[in-house]
Amino acid sequence: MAQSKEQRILNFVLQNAVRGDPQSVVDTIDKYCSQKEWAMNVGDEKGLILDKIVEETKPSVLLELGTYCGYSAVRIARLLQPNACLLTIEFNPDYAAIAKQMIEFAGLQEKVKILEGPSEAIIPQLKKKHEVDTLDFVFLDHWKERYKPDTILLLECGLLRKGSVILADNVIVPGAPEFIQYIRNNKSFECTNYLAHVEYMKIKDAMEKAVFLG
Ligand SMILES: CCCNc1ncnc2c1ncn2[C@@H]1O[C@H](/C=C/CNC(=O)c2cc(-c3ccc(F)cc3)cc(O)c2O)[C@@H](O)[C@H]1O
Ligand SMILES: [Mg+2]
Repeated sequence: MAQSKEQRILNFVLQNAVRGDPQSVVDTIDKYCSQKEWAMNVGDEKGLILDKIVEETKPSVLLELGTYCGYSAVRIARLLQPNACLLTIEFNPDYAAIAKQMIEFAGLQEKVKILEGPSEAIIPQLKKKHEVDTLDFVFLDHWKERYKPDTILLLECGLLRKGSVILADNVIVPGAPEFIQYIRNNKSFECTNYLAHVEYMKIKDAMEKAVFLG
């Protein structure tokens, strides 16, 4: 059976990165996807913005929607305090399997838990089944038309508290217009836009940070 692009990315990491070194995993994926095959990782430029916001938030309980190959899960988890935990939701089993290997190779399996399934089914289970109280940080990077409904679902499930940070990728390309319209007109959120470019390309993109005011 022909290999998938995602399998090729994982194999390149297994053969070229340093086991247990998350930075080498991040750099190796960026090298492969900028030189050989483009893939929808948040990438190095937007990744630095993600790093800065994670570091200034100092989160203990984090949620990511859209694991894909695990690039941003490794990128985020490499910055976390010892007892902090990133829950990442992925509904494509092939991608989840690749991300699991990527995260284990980086040595971050103690800090990252991959939850397999659709976000709208898993988010309502976070409190009871996954012992979450509230989320300190949420990274939205799954299907762009799901950013708004899943943000509303997080609110309905009581998963946000005063100061919770939501960071959304791709608010220019591919774009998430309904989410932007909703979040910027909702007085319970304070929004900041971070201009950048689509990963590994010269096309303009941006990330949006929305802090929940309670
Ligand atoms: C049931 C659907 C909603 N719930 C969901 N629950 C769990 N996982 C979900 C998911 N939706 C999608 N996913 C997963 O998230 C990932 C999807 C991400 C979608 N991202 C993009 O389309 C994207 C696309 C681009 C892009 C940019 C420029 C361009 F020319 C072409 C593409 C850049 C990005 O940074 C992107 O993030 C996959 O792994 C998918 O399986
Ligand atoms: Mg993205």
